[in-house]
Amino acid sequence: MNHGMIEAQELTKVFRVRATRPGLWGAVRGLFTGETTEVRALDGVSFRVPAGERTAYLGVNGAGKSTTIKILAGVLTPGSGRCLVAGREPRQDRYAHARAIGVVFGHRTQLWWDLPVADSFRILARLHDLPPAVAQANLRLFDELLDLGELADRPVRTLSLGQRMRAEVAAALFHDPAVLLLDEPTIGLDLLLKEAVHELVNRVAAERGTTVLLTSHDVADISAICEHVVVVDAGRVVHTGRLHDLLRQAPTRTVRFEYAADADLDAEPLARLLELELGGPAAVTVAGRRRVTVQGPPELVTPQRVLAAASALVAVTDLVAPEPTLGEVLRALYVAPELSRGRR
Ligand SMILES: Nc1ncnc2c1ncn2[C@@H]1O[C@H](COP(=O)(O)OP(=O)(O)OP(=O)(O)O)[C@@H](O)[C@H]1O
Repeated sequence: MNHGMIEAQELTKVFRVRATRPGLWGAVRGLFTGETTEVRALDGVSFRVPAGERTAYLGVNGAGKSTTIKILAGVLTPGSGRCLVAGREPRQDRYAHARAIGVVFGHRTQLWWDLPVADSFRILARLHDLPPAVAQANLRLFDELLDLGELADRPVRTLSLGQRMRAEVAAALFHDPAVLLLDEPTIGLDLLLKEAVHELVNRVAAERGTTVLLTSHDVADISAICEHVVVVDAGRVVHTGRLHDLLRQAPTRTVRFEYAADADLDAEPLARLLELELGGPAAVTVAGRRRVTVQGPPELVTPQRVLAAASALVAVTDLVAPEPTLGEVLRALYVAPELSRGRR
């Protein structure tokens, strides 16, 4: 069998949490009764990331993303199912696994809290047995892209979130891992630093063929780094495919146009007439004085159909059909994940 660099097969994970009844009083009572209930975080997650591929692992809050990443990182054991990362079960040979992967958990530090940043890197170099030339080349790269040098003497606990994240990303890449697991790696970073992280990850991945699995709520991270997506919902994979194809499958399209000032129709009647003319579930809104937005299913809302329908009512002066954004597509997918079921 041709294994992927990351391979998840029917992973499940159930957490036991304190049972609560509705409302604050119910939650407080739950503290004393000791009753517990189950949360099924993963309900049979299967997917594969081939070597060298950069995949976004997406889903709404609570979908099961971090739980999966923790299992792949060897921090958590699955209830059932199996996973292989770089050909190994994460918890079998923990030392070899630690050499093979780099991990960033945006919400948790992997560094030594009380030590200066430079000391963390010295320890990591020893732990991973890094040849000095490789360590120095990597530190130069991190300094160039993330200005890491200016943080070298600062204890990790004194860093701002953004400063710490720069050090975290660098630490994850320091030992040239074959697999990079990124869980919210740009949390707290400003726009410029986000772009620097994107550049670093892309450069390292392109030069070294690193396999990347990224979880992020930031669409800029996803579109800057990943070519593939896996979407989870309620602990199950509901979509896998190329990011490019996902954008083409947008369930709604938008066409915008403007019309000449001398129109006989007011905005509201125009909007309703246009909806009638287009038929089906197209929604028309008029912003400002003469800027019209038409949204609806891609087969209904094409530039040609909107132009024909609008020209029968007003003199169209400008018309654009913007490509759907990743944010729009993901919003639709998260709201109705069953839309994409069966496309696996
Ligand atoms: N240690 C835990 N104990 C109890 N429940 C947990 C634990 N970790 C996760 N869960 C629950 O498992 C489900 C999946 O959580 P997970 O953190 O994997 O989601 P996520 O997709 O990463 O969400 P987010 O986008 O908010 O980070 C949630 O319902 C969460 O509350």
